[in-house]
Amino acid sequence: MLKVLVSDPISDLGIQQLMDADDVTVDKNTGLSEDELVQIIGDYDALLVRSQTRVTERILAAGKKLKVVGRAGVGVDNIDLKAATQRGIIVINAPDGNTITTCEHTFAMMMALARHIPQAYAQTIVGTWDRKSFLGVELRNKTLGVLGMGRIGSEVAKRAKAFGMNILGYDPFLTEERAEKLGIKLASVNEIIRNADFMTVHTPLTPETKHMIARPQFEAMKKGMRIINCARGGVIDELALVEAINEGIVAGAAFDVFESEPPAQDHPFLSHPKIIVTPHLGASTVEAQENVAIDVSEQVLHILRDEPFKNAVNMPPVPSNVMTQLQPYFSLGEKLGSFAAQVTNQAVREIHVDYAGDLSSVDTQPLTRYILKGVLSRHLGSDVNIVNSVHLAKTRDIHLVVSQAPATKGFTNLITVTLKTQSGEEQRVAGTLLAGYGERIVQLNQFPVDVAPEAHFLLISHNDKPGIIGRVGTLLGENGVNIASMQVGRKIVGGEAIMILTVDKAVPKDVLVQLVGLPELNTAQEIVLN
Ligand SMILES: NC(=O)c1ccc[n+]([C@@H]2O[C@H](COP(=O)([O-])OP(=O)(O)OC[C@H]3O[C@@H](n4cnc5c(N)ncnc54)[C@H](O)[C@@H]3O)[C@@H](O)[C@H]2O)c1
Ligand SMILES: O=C(O)[C@H](O)COP(=O)(O)O
Repeated sequence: MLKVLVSDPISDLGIQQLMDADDVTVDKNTGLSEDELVQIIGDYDALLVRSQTRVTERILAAGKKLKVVGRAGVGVDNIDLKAATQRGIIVINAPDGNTITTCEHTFAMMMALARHIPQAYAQTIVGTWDRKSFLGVELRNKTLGVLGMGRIGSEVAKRAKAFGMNILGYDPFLTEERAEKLGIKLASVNEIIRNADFMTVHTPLTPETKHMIARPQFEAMKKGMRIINCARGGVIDELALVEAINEGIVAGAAFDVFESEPPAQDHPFLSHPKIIVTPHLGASTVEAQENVAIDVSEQVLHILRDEPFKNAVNMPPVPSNVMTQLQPYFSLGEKLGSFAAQVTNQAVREIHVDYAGDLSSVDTQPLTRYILKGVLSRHLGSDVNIVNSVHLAKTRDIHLVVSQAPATKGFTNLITVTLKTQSGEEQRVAGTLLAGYGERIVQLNQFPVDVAPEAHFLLISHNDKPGIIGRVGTLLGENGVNIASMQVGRKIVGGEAIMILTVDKAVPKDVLVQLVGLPELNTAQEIVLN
């Protein structure tokens, strides 16, 4: 039975599909400390979190069975991604489910800021009827600067237009064309700082965005700006912001997120009359919480069941049409990698993967990960998976060379895996997917062959002499090893030749020794493809 731990409050309706699955049990245990999680995580195959649980290296190291960490939301800054990747743990998020909700919270904050709603409310409920102190401003005809024009930033820009605002947007990936489509003006950070009346940030927190608005930006800022942060604490330097408000540069700020959450009780934002705050509520609506929980549960279930999945954060994104195209090749790729690794006798230094035919015009990165997994699993065992295979190859100084070419030597698709060792040994295996016939290995070094990659192979090198096939068959038969298929390959009559046999079960070691003792037979090796 697969076990899932939910360690933050996640919508019950959203995780219903996990709870309904026959092969899964779900434990909800929220508010645990790091030590407590380290104690129990070893039992679980999947961990589901929001932003409260800090998924540290210690927790990931203790998660010996952990296959996936699912984040029911966008930001994964509470998860040690590097440690997860090294351990081959997939991290997925739910990037789309809370976009509108967070965009709407941004507007709630912007309007509350423009009209002093929280401050006015606080006065009114204690009996102070103060209509003078809370003179607000309209949004209409004001300039809104949006830093980060991704999902949420773009939705904010769309709605700001309905309020009659002029929008300046900055994002390293924002093109003139897209800006035009959104009806906004592409601007630099400096232009936004100098011209906006309201500024809202919608970037992740990265080394580049940390304190992207700090003292120097406040010094250059248009006087009277109002600032909203519903993205991540730390994008705006909190202390520099308080200074800028006190100096009259900034008219007010609305923050949903803090550099450290929850903020200390004496955090200057909490007592400042011009700063309004919410406790990281951006994604907290019934709809968003259901959406993200449904999305993440669905993908976690796929991962646990070894099915194709999306939204991995520690693997490059692959469009679904590309994934559909590549998926049939994953098993073949892994088998070719494993086959090549098993026939290579020394440490691999270079892995060359050549894609041809149908595979020459697709982004084959995910497939390459399967091939690497096949190669590396020979020595690293089950610790290798498609998440960490590229990383593991790099850490072992294995050089990966991938090429794509339309020519196919007669096959509609062809994958050739060549392993090179430091001493110059080179092993090559090529395979194809034949329509209606499935996977085939079609070349082994210089020998053309045609075998289906089954679980147990016997690879024999011999001299092309009469009688050898019979002797091998007899010896295997006498030892109870049933031959399912046999292929013989040779370059020239009477020369060096190979025999590939698929057999129904593992070949005992002593039978391999007896085989090598046969006349004209040079080597005999078992290849196991799981
Ligand atoms: N307050 C909340 O509860 C809440 C809810 C959802 C999302 N978020 C946060 O909001 C942020 C945005 O979420 P999203 O779903 O729109 O993400 P997104 O990935 O769609 O958009 C982020 C954008 O930031 C841009 N960016 C990166 N570096 C930048 C830089 N230096 N300058 C300008 N732009 C830069 C990226 O190119 C991207 O387009 C994330 O940090 C997310 O964690 C907060
Ligand atoms: O990144 C996110 O999705 C938001 O910050 C929401 O975080 P939460 O799931 O803890 O509300």
